Amino acid sequence: MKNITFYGRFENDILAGRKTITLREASDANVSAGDKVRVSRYEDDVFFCNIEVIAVTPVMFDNLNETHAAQENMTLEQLKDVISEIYPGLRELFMIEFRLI
Ligand SMILES: CC(=O)Nc1cc[nH]c(=O)n1
Repeated sequence: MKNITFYGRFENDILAGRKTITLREASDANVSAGDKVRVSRYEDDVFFCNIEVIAVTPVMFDNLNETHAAQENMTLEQLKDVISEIYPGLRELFMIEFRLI
């Protein structure tokens, strides 16, 4: 099974179903619709759930909108700040939509 990591600060939102997408750079988006993926924390690699990928869609940073923000359980300003911090200067992102399994 493939693995993906999330920062620990996102764990509770994922487990509660409040965060249903993740925005990644291309090298971190090597999953496809239907993949079942093991999820662990980036900081310590502790497993915390499995997800199924619903879709993988390219999205430009400048086209991020309120829907993306809601799917990340953030405001749009928060989302842009978070993505800019994780991927400084990156314009082309990939949105991975997922559900808990
Ligand atoms: C570890 C890591 O890169 N985590 C990320 C990156 C972008 N979005 C996200 O939800 N988690």
